[in-house]
Amino acid sequence: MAIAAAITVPLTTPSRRFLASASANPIRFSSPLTAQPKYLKIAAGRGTQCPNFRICAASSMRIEAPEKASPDSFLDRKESGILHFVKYHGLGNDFILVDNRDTTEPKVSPDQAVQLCDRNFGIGADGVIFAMPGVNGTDYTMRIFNSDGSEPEMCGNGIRCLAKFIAELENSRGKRSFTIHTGAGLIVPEIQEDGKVRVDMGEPILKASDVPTKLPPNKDQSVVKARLDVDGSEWNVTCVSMGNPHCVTFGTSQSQDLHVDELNLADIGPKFEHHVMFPARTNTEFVQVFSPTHLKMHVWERGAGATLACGTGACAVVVAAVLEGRAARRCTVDLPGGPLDIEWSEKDNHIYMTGPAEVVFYGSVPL
Ligand SMILES: N[C@@H](CCC[C@H](N)C(=O)O)C(=O)O
Repeated sequence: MAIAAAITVPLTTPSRRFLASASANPIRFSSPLTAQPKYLKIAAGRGTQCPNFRICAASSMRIEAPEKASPDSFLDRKESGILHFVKYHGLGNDFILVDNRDTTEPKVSPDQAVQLCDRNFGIGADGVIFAMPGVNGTDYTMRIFNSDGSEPEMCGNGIRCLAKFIAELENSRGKRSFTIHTGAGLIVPEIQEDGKVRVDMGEPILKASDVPTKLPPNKDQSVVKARLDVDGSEWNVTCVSMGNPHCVTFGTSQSQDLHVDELNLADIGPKFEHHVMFPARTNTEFVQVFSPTHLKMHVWERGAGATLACGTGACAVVVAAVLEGRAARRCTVDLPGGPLDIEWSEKDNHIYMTGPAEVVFYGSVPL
């Protein structure tokens, strides 16, 4: 698969600015992709609905109209051998979103996902997400491949992006919620009036064998404040599944308080991910406590490495912090890409995550 992407900027402020100046040639173009303004040539006028322009980023960058006027939006296009996608991010955790509503087989294979996610030879992303037909009465199914091609059960930032993507596919605006079938069961994202997405992430799973972890459980079957030897250091860990496995640590037996900025994630992260105590590998969150309602975490994700944010990880962190007596049930969790609001409800034992999801660009690639 040779990757030559055509990208289209979203209908947000930057492209409107661009439209306003579209009669000049060359023009100054402010893309949301880069802080550096680019000078581009206009090949023709504007298109229909979603993409007002296509930007071909292959050899020479130029802007052109769609080949012919079509009543369809960009996302309705069907050309064999071409994948139309929208790239979204949730606090910098970025995904290639694929409209897969017409089939129950993902349109991209795990190997292709690896290539598409490559940040040098592909589009660049932490994963590929498919909006698929719902099952058992749900509105949709979400499937996802990590950037290493593995398939996780759930993705918190991804499901916020999926909600926004579906709203666009359905051409719906304003407050709206969807029932989504995932590998972690039913998840319900709700788009708020302010554009953020609040997600009912369901209940955390604490039973060691279901997380899964081979660490010896406490009497109630949970693994809370257990000792895990990683590379000669003894880490204190709490294991939580949000459908996908998480190992949360606040420090080692020697240093109880982590300073997460000082960690060498690329070194220590893989040692947790592939630790023999985690038969399905694990995501790992390294956490610093500022106050009972304010935490900071860095994450090493299973199948994706260091990412700027992890929604399921932030939920697992609040559960672990509550179980270890370090935090309240409602916290702000700071991630490298920004904050998430997490609440572990006492009423229904569900976790509620609120955060943003934004379009980065629209694009097409040959598959
Ligand atoms: N970034 C995601 C989690 C994606 C899946 C994870 N890498 C896994 O393999 O479990 C999130 O926001 O939750």
